[in-house]
Amino acid sequence: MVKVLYNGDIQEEVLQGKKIAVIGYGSQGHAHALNLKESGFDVVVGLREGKSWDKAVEDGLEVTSVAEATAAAEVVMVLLPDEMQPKVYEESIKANLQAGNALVFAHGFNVHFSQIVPPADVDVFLVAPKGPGHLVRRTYTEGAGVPALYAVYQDYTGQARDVALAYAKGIGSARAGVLETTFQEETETDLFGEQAVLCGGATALIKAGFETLVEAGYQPEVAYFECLHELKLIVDLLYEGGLENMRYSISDTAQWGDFVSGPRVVNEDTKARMKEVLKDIQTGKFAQGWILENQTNRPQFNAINRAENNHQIEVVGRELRALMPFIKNKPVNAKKEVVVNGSR
Ligand SMILES: NC(=O)C1=CN([C@@H]2O[C@H](COP(=O)(O)OP(=O)(O)OC[C@H]3O[C@@H](n4cnc5c(N)ncnc54)[C@H](OP(=O)(O)O)[C@@H]3O)[C@@H](O)[C@H]2O)C=CC1
Ligand SMILES: CC[C@](O)(C(C)=O)C(=O)O
Ligand SMILES: [Mg+2]
Ligand SMILES: [Mg+2]
Repeated sequence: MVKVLYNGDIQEEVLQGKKIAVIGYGSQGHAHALNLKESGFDVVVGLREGKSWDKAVEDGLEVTSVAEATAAAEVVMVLLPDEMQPKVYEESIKANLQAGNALVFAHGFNVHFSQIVPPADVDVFLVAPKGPGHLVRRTYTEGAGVPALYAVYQDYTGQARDVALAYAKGIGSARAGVLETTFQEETETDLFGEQAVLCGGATALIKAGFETLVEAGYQPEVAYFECLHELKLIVDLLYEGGLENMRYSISDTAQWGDFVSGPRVVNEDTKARMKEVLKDIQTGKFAQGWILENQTNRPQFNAINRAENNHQIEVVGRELRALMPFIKNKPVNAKKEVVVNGSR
């Protein structure tokens, strides 16, 4: 088995005394900045003026422009949206990197697909948490963590691997496990996972189940609880103990239905489609489409996003969640709506 590293395997001294610039204060940015600061590291956040800037100041962090934060730091973690990174890198980061600095990413997209070409005299590595940023933060405050992958693309100083591991420990990931990969493997598996299973696969499965029930005349509220709400409770059991643990908790009737009907829905045909998705990622076709979509102000992204937000499962879900005060119901989607000339 591959070596998975935990807190006791990692020395953090190599990162102590180095200034870490966290560029961006969104999902991953706020989690990395706050976790690193609370782990005892010296953090500055690099931003443009606006909502995130105000939030980071409110959270007690040192905040400055992207250019100034980069110039002040030895380790520069780029946590801007992938599609924004090349422009901000060219305008504000590149000229402010010094020899021996570390240029760091949480996803290999821009380096792997050559949208950012780092200079030869810096370390380049990634530390990619295998979970949403808000959970990177929440689990850290609970004394736990989200596992992470690390990969070294360029080791100018000879210390890149040690600094990457110390960084992963600083954000809490070594509480859960840190393992080595390459930029190619991280990029391709991450894109595949989010498209075919975690996000695209899961939402398509949920909507198809919901629509099947509603079109057959069942109440939308019943369909919502069955196909979306309960999925979280089932996934919690999978997370805690795998398929066996989930199947231990469900009825034998459900387990038999799982065995005989699951493969009728997700089968060899589905796997063939998954292989097509993976091929488009590996050949760069997906990346090319996403880059073009952003260069043209996201016409398809915005149209699909609007339609998705008005899907009946979302309408009924909003109503039902409002009646469950223990569920945090935040209007988060507005941030995805508009892109004009590459900024949103
Ligand atoms: N989301 C996740 O959980 C995961 C993300 N990743 C990777 O982490 C990286 C960051 O993703 P994510 O956290 O989702 O990003 P977000 O979309 O949450 O990042 C938004 C942040 O970037 C800032 N920003 C956007 N444009 C600019 C700009 N031109 N200049 C300065 N700041 C800007 C925003 O500030 P403002 O308020 O001013 O707009 C905001 O603080 C990506 O590489 C992603 O693939 C990896 C693992 C999981
Ligand atoms: C699953 C989506 C993700 O890859 C993540 C949270 O890990 C992302 O890019 O946001
Ligand atoms: Mg991911
Ligand atoms: Mg991803």
